[in-house]
Amino acid sequence: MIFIIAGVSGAGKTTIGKLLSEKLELPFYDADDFHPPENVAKMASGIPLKDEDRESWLQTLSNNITNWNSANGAVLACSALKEKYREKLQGNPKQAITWILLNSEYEVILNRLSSRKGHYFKPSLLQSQFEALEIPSYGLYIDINKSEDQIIEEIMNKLEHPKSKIGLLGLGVMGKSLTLNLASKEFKVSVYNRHVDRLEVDIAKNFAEANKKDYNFPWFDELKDFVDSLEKPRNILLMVNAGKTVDVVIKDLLPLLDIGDLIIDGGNSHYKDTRRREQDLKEKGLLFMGMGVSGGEEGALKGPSIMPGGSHESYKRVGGIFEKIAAKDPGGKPCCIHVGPDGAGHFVKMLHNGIEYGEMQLIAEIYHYLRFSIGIGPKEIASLFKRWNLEMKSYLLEISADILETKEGDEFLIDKILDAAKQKGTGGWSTNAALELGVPFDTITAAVLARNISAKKEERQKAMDLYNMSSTKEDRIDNFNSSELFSAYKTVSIINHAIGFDLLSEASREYDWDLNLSEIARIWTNGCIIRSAFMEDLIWIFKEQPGENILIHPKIVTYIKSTKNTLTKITSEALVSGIPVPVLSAGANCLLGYISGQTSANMIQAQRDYFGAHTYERTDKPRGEFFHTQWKSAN
Ligand SMILES: NC(=O)C1=CN([C@@H]2O[C@H](COP(=O)(O)OP(=O)(O)OC[C@H]3O[C@@H](n4cnc5c(N)ncnc54)[C@H](OP(=O)(O)O)[C@@H]3O)[C@@H](O)[C@H]2O)C=CC1
Ligand SMILES: O=C(CO)[C@H](O)[C@H](O)COP(=O)(O)O
Repeated sequence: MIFIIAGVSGAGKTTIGKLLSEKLELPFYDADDFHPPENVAKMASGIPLKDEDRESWLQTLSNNITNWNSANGAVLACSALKEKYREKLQGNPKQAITWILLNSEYEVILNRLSSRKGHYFKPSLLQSQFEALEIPSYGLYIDINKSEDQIIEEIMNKLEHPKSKIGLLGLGVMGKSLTLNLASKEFKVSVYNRHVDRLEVDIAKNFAEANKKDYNFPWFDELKDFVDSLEKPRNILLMVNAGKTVDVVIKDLLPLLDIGDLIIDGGNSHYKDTRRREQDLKEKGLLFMGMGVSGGEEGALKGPSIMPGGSHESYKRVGGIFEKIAAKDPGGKPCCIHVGPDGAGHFVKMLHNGIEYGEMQLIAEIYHYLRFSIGIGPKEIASLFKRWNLEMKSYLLEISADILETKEGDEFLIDKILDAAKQKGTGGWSTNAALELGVPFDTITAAVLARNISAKKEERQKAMDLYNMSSTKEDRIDNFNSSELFSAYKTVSIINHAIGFDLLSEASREYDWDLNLSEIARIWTNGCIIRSAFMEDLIWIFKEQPGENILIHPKIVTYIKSTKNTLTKITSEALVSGIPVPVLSAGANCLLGYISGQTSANMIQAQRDYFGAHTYERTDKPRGEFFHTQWKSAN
């Protein structure tokens, strides 16, 4: 076994490495002794080394590591600041290496360096080393702000009694899947679930038991033992219900945590709660990260799309873990980025769900129209959706086709499902955010309101009778043109994405989050519920037109110019045949509103000025000049 003591210069690698080698009775080597003379000269004159300079040095070390490993092992002191250097040292085939990162605050190490004598490293290089340092998500992390004896004691203790890299609190649908995903990537995870007499008993124990063939999960239903089982500084991932539960859990954890510990909220929390929680915990010396996770049970297990917000410090600590368990985009990069500070992660997840609401309702409306206005059966609609999906590659369209093919006995299951949709909040919160930020949000709002009206099942039933509405099918199949319906669907789907990303853009400006829309589209190309071929297009659309509404991209303009009349035609046909299509019509209205140089808002302004002297701008005067008319005396 090779023990590599890593860290920036001044962290004490050589001293600690030598002491550890005595303790473990292994030879000690210092990577600095393997530098070619040119590198030593550069460092002595304060010139930072470039990656090309490190190539041969890392190769020499990697060869030696293989040799030392086939002997008894060794302790090596080596900065190994970046993941790519560590990968090189790891060799091929991978050598058994225990990584021990010595680290602390910049000021602590600067003080140590300033008091050093006779060493060729210049303290001025420390800043660049801190910038280069990519904290590994594996191995041991040792804060060196203590005595040498204490450091060695801590290392030995961690080696003899390995603690978990991360603790997962909340073994529900998502928590279980994420734990298995983390374990499959070789992260040691402690698991905790609350104990509630007679109701919630042995959840963690049973989970560990059920998976003991593959993994050894330290399991707990005592919070203190769970917290004690984690490596310090601790990383605790909450996968509990959003809202009050998160505050309750944080309150219970607080007395058990130490300064520098990190709580990650992976649930669908409201971004304003996340901002508040991060601020509160910061005042207590703790880190907090609001992190969106999408992909449902299967995605969480096999690779979700992950949207962490919060500070750079938090992301530096655990970003590597989440990048490892995330889905991969078509180019092989992880569907996980640090999306932005404070509530940005949960805001982006909220918008993901807003777009999800719009897409779901759109597909549901099209199904309903096809079934009850055109008169096509579930199986045939499923085939049509599958054909459309050769182009769309939409996960939601794919599962809708599966749903329509599912039977219970001789009957289609869809016909046995009550048409009263539930919602947990993210769609409505997105609408509230759009209202607060003053941006159009037609399709997503329409989708939320469609769920609201659906929930009034009994009232709707009564009203249907009062209005003599028929629920019988028409058979208009002979005049049905599926490619027209496809154009309407695709056009509204584009509009639905346009308003979602437009709100992200506005929030980024409002909160100073510097969201990268192209990267957000990229991490939504896989793992998440709204993955589709269009998401892949959005990566380059936002690269070509950063911050612009996608509806003004030339390719989108060309496409929608050719489909907008079809959209209005299909929408009106559906309405005339008595089928509610709130998202289709919201899409049509949103589009017409957006592309109209002249709207009805002049009348609104006149009305406001008439009854409330709210003033108006004039078409024959520059913008920003406001006028009032004494309407009654003007007549
Ligand atoms: N399901 C999904 O597809 C997705 C869900 N999410 C979000 O992830 C989070 C978790 O969702 P999911 O796994 O589906 O939910 P579940 O209902 O399956 O699990 C909730 C977990 O929270 C625990 N919990 C509830 N109340 C408390 C409490 N007072 N104290 C401590 N623990 C508590 C539950 O414990 P117990 O078993 O004892 O009740 C359970 O472990 C939510 O915020 C959800 O919105 C995000 C993406 C997708
Ligand atoms: O976050 C999710 C997917 O990414 C949730 O599964 C989904 O949004 C559920 O929300 P609701 O219950 O409001 O439909």
